[in-house]
Amino acid sequence: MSTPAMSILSNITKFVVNEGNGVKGLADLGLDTLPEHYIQPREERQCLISSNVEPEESIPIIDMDDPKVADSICDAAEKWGFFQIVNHGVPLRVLDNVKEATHRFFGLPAEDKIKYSKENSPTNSVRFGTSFSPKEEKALEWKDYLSLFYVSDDEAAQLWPTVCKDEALEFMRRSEYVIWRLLEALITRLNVKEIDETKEMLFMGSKRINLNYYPKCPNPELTVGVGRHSDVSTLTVLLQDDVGGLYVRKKDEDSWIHVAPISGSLVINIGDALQIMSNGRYKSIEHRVIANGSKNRVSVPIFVNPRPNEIIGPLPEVLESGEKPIYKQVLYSDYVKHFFRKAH
Ligand SMILES: COc1cc(/C=C/C(=O)SCCNC(=O)CCNC(=O)[C@H](O)C(C)(C)COP(=O)(O)OP(=O)(O)OC[C@H]2O[C@@H](n3cnc4c(N)ncnc43)[C@H](O)[C@@H]2OP(=O)(O)O)ccc1O
Ligand SMILES: O=C(O)CCC(=O)C(=O)O
Ligand SMILES: [Fe+2]
Repeated sequence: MSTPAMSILSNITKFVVNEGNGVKGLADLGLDTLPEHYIQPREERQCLISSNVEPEESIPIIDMDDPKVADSICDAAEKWGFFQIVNHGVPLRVLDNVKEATHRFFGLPAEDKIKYSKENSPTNSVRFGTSFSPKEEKALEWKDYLSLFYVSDDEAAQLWPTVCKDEALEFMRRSEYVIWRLLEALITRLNVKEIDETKEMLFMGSKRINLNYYPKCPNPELTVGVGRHSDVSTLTVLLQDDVGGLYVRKKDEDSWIHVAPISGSLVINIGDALQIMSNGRYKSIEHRVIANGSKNRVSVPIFVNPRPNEIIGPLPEVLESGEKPIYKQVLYSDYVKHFFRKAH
């Protein structure tokens, strides 16, 4: 006799991707084993092997009220590429609201979420999806997401999903000041004097906010939430909840460090665009998220990016002293398209 769950398992792509149920839909079926489509190659699950994890280590925690904050930010960007900030000025209420809004969006029925899939969305700026690049991946990732590209408040008011737009916009708005402070500190060490209009477009001319949902998983040890990748942003401001599971690669080593959640903090990481513009001084570090066997997890990254039509390359200010460029110039939107068109 065939059950509804058996017929779903016989066509996972239809149920998860095409019908908009996502991995949340699969998790809600109460499966007790992971569908084979999600089984990752052993080497991609390595960070679950304790010999590769450094339990004693943590990425730097930086107090934004500390008088030496600028040096701490630049040192962390050079040595770790990742750090957490506290006393950053984004109110706790704003952080809690956007996490709640994320749960609200993913709690919607599939027929409401599918309206925002690549095929149905009324705009390129709003996209609901699952895994990273399901068409390209040999094994899928245990994550659903809503990706919101910021064009203007008016566009967001009209087109972003009602259940989460105000909270996502408020998080973006209230993070602007800390993003400026971080970038000002980072560029000063690169010999750049100020963020004028041209530099503003180059460093932060576009922003995207993603709402990520990682449902409880029947066999977390066999899959990943997000596979190993580095972000293509200038920098990323990440809000995570208290579940944990984000791991960061230790620079130049094959070991991984857990980013333990700290209530009220934000995780900051340098992205590829800033690694390139700093001629390799600041590091865009690989990271990944494991799946969790007992809890649903949400996270909300704000990707601060160059404007898509910017040409990015090592900054002239960095090369002034005679340093040789180690990266070519590239059109930023080409770089991003390349990133999205292949699996992690
Ligand atoms: C989902 O799991 C993720 C996501 C991430 C994300 C990290 C980041 O977003 S970092 C910041 C990205 N930078 C920008 O958004 C910069 C500004 N945007 C652009 O330059 C453009 O919007 C564009 C992203 C390059 C898209 O340009 P467009 O001309 O519209 O090109 P398309 O042909 O439509 O798209 C190319 C290709 O990418 C896929 N794609 C586009 N947007 C997204 C998205 N938000 N999420 C997922 N995939 C996207 C699109 O479907 C196309 O693929 P095809 O297979 O259809 O060719 C980090 C980690 C994760 O796990
Ligand atoms: O969920 C997380 O903690 C990290 C997500 C991530 O790396 C991304 O969306 O780029
Ligand atoms: Fe990331």
